[in-house]
Amino acid sequence: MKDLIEYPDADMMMLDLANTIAGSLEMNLQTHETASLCVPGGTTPGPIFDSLCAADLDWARVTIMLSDERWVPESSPRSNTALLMHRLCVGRAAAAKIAPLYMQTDTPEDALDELIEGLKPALPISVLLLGMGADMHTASLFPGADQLDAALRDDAPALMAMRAPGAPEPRITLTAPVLAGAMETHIVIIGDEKREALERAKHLSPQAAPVSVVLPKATVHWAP
Ligand SMILES: O=C(O)[C@H](O)[C@@H](O)[C@H](O)[C@H](O)COP(=O)(O)O
Repeated sequence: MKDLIEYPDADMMMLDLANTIAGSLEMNLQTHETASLCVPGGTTPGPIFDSLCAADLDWARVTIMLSDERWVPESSPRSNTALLMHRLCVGRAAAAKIAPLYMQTDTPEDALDELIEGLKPALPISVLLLGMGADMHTASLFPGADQLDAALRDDAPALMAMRAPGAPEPRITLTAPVLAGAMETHIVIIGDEKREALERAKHLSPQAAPVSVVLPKATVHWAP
């Protein structure tokens, strides 16, 4: 990995990371007309979003997208889109464009083509924030997932549907080439279990530890 930053506590990490991301977006907007920000769902990033949404940026030039989504409607407590809309795309950040990762179709496969078209103008990702599971998955690239091998290929489409034993519903996920192609990558993890998983991931194949595809370029942010 590029760097590992250890924080004394999670609150401090979330604030600091929100500032880092806002600073990177600002830098990008100084030299480019537009910038893109990709963020994870799950239980970790909410407090980062709470600070980041207030950043003084020209948000109208920023496109925000998720790294992955569970195939559930926005009314579900498991919807990452709902988390994004309620915690990040509010306040100043409400002016940002959104490249959606969900449509109301029965399966993610039915929506793939249209969602990929919507993402393309925002690629490559300017600033990528990812979470990680203790099983070393990131985005919805889970060890043992049905389409993992295809999603790890250099020529994978930007988005793929994914079903995995560790995931209760079908998922849609950015694939390895899109994640690895981001201009700047941050991974946020809390606790000893994930820290140990991260250390293991360094020595494992992407099939066993999918997070390893982004590790070489990633700054990892860790708090106990
Ligand atoms: O939709 C998701 O679940 C995520 O995008 C996923 O990749 C997440 O980042 C990790 O599973 C960590 O999740 P926690 O932050 O909840 O531990």
